[in-house]
Amino acid sequence: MEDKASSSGSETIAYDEGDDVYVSVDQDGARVDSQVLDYIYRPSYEPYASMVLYDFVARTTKMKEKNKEKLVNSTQAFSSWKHPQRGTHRVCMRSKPVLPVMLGPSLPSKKNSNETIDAWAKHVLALFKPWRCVHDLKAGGQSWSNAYDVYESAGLRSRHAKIIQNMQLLTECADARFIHPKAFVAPDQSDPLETKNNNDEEMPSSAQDVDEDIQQWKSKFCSDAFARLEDRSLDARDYNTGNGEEDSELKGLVGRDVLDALEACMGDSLHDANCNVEDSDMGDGPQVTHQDIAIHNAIMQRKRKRALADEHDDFVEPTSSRRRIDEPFVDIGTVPIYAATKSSAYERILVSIVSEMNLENNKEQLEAFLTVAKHVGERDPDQLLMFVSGVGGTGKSHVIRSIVKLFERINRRKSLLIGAPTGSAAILIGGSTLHSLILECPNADAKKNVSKLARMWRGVLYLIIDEVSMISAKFLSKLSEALKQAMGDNPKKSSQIFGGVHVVFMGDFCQLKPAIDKPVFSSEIASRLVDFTPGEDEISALNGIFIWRQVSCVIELVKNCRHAEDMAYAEFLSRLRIGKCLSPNSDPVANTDDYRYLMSRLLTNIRKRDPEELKLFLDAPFIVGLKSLRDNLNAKLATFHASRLKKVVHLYFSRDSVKRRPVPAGSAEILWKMQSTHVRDALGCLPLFEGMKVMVTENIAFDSKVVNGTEGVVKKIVYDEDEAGRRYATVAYIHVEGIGFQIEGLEKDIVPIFPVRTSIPHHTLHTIGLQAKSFARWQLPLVPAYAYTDYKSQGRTLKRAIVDISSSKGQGVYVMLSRVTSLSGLAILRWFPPSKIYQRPSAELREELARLGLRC
Ligand SMILES: Nc1ncnc2c1ncn2[C@@H]1O[C@H](COP(=O)(O)OP(=O)(O)OP(=O)(O)O)[C@@H](O)[C@H]1O
Repeated sequence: MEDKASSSGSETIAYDEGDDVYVSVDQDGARVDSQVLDYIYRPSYEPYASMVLYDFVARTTKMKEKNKEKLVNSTQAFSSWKHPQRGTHRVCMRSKPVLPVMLGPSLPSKKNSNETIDAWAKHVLALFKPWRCVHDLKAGGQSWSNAYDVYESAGLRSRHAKIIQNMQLLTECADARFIHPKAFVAPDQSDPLETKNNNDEEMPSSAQDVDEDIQQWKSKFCSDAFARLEDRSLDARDYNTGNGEEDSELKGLVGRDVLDALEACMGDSLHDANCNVEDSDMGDGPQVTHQDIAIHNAIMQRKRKRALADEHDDFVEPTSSRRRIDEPFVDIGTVPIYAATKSSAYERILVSIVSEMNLENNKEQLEAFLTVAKHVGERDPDQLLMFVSGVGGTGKSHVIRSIVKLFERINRRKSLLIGAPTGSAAILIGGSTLHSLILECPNADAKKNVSKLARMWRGVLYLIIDEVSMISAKFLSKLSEALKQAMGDNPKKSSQIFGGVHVVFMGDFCQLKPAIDKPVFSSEIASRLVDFTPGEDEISALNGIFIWRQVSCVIELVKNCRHAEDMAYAEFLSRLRIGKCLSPNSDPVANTDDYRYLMSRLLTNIRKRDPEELKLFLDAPFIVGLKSLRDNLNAKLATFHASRLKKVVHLYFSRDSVKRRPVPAGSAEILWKMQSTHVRDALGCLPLFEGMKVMVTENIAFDSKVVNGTEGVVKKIVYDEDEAGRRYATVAYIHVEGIGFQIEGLEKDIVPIFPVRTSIPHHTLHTIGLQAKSFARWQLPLVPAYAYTDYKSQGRTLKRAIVDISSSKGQGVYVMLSRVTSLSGLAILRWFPPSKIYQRPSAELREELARLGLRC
């Protein structure tokens, strides 16, 4: 390789016209490019003149210039006519830098020998020192390593020094794995599993195999989402200049256009809102393809046929919201509203609650409230098993609050317990998790403290359970059995389901299902009984299904209070919920297209229409269906918000151990990068800064409302540091709005959060040199809270949200979209296939809704 630009041909560094040229063919003909030639003859004006090769490749591109006259005097023209495109092309800055990828052999190591140090210095200087000919890089007779030393102390920029350091690290890691492969996976000598796993047949046979196995393991279970944020010192400028490498994982997930729109939403690139945006109202990312349209049409055709067949079955507006499975419990319609109770004092209480909670204006809410109130007032001994159903926003939580008020006003608050399957759902209604209400612990073998359970339930007559759709049949059975146990000293009660406690279920089966087990209306288990003998779990699930069928009083709330300000959106949501979204095919007269209606809210389309509107979403949470996307968005957003607050993002590492011993260094670094899905949200490297929004991932203190799903803001972090400068948090002080307590010495509403231990099972740890089936992790139970999953969003009312329909599954689409109060509060992260909104609820769900007499 000869330096053509240098008059001296003795030193060879960079360029041979025969190498490194790219041929591209477009409508203007064929073009031969060489990035090195472009660099050597880069414009003589700033910012190009003093640019190093690495940045030139990352930040600039070449464009054809038709106006020849303009080009002659342009500050972006190539500096010499020796460049073949001096008269046709100009150099310009990319709107977003790219990550230069080095082709060919890897950089030599700086450490191995004098020879390699010289080779290393030559490569590094060529990449990170501005040059046009070899003499710019070193003086004649000077060694490359000396030239590098001089440049390092005089002119090397800290950003470049960091990149060089990372490149060196990469080379060393590759070398180390090659030289010491066995050491890397050396089994623990005292490990009883050693003999078995040290078997040569089971161990990879060569360094390369080991390396490949580890790489495969990493690509399967690890992510760089947070690890790459290490000690980011961020001001807005750093953020804006962009770091292509940081977003590569997110870009892979959502695409460049979406990232651009996101950044525009964060306010940093509104100036180029009109560039890079395709002129299409169908938005960014994968555009609607012919295949999508074909699928969509097929779906609509099937729907049309079904609609014709089902015409007579169509939903008829009920005259009363009440459905009866068995005998009516009470017929509110025939009883004057407050005549159900005799006591005038009690009546007055009811009247005041009805008025305070504005229940008169909502017939169904009133009916639900009075059904419970009448049961309480009459001390009715018959067990109340009632279901209040209602789509998101119809006021189920509102009814719960009204019932709680009733128990408070009659001084019977202790006889009512409120529970929900998740911590965040429980907090929203001022309750507890159902698991904690029955002392159910994660360790299945642990013995239940029955006397404590009995104490907890002594005097409890009513239980309200919210978000019933998330409860599994198996758990419902467990709950009933636990309450029977709790009532053990009362033979009559302990023989009844739920120990005779009156239960009011609230929820919407069209929202999220239990994460793992079958829902309470599952028909699948029963149908499989023909082929197999049920195990303990199936029997328990069948029992749960049977118990659910005992619910005899059903009330459906129909008036949507959350979306009252945008009735068109409310109507769209009711269609979406039952899989009856409209398309031009389904109603050619009205020509309504729900898909197009939603597409108008794509981030890229909002940006194109009105870039200013995007700014309204600056602090809106992201709701997504996948944890990998959640983590990548959180990394990006944490970085951005840190830059807004002029803070530094630091990583706080977990302390990991295997069989009570710290995990050895090589393996620890891999474990720290494990994806959140594989470590139960106990992050190996947790990014934090003061002022950061975080979400608690454990139920820490129910009384103080610090539970899984609670959001707060980091106020202070106390930590230890190891010799490598890694931080390990010992406590984080979090501000949780409105929890209303004060610990001595701390400000109001500040809670200290300490690291907790999470046991993480994993069957292939041996691949990364750990002879165990699980490891233990000590880490703060926190994750960034700029983006969260649909499961964490259920039950929330938000003014604005950015949702990702594309990553949602099943009913998740409906849950996400029904969080906001109007269409204008909604932004959609990226394109999604039409099938996401045209899907119908499953057959078993439709059957259950029909059985209960609910809208379907
Ligand atoms: N009768 C009412 N009068 C005034 N506001 C109401 C009434 N009912 C409900 N709301 C308001 O409407 C909004 C939605 O109600 P709520 O959160 O109770 O709905 P939900 O059915 O529990 O929703 P989700 O299923 O999503 O949890 C809340 O802001 C609530 O205060």
